[in-house]
Amino acid sequence: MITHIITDIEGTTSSIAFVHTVLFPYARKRITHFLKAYREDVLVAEQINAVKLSCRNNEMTLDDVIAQLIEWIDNDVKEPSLKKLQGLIWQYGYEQGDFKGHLYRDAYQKLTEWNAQGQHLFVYSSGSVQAQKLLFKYSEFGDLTALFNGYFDTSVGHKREAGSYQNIHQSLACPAENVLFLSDIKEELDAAKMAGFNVLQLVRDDSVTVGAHPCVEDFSQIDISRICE
Ligand SMILES: CSCCC(=O)C(=O)COP(=O)(O)O
Ligand SMILES: [Mg+2]
Repeated sequence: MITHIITDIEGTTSSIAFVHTVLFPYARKRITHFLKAYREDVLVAEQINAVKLSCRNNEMTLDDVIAQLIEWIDNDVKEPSLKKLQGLIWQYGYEQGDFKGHLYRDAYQKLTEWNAQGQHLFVYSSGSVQAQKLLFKYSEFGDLTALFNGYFDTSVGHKREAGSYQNIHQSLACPAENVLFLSDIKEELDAAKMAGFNVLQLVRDDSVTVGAHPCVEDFSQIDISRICE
């Protein structure tokens, strides 16, 4: 019986286009000014140091760090320091009303239904926990943060590694067989399956590489009473 549901964001609850044509360019356009203006801020300074650490180069200037971050943005590298900085920049955008968090209606409706049924709902995304909370707080359907019991980002590990799902499992008080993980990426589902979770692939369009797991076109097709190990 499924009691805990963990969902990915990009390509699962929300469109890939929103992340790649709204969020990423918004942060890319502002990251240089943001780092120059806030380099002394504790949170920002921590991420600047994390970039240097990741590049194993303590001699990097601020311009070097910015160039590295822009390269990571352009290549969609899921580097935790970049993800934290993007979240800080997006906060401004959401608060100013420059954009709202995109969510498919079917995802909104099913997450609301599962919450009302007492399911424990979680998010696992490469975006920072702060960025995840912002997307759901400022969603097109209003503030949805109350739907979720918790959020996981790459501080538990990368999404294509089974160990990350084992780490998540340790913080959930339930057997792995009671957990369902939803994602559009087959490698993430492979990893979650190895950790003992049930998995379902969201195949919303032709761009998705279909794996060997059960799949649905959208959340309206998910019937958790029919999912069992
Ligand atoms: C938290 S919204 C921004 C998502 C993001 O930055 C990203 O890299 C997408 O990662 P996901 O694991 O949701 O595919
Ligand atoms: Mg995804």
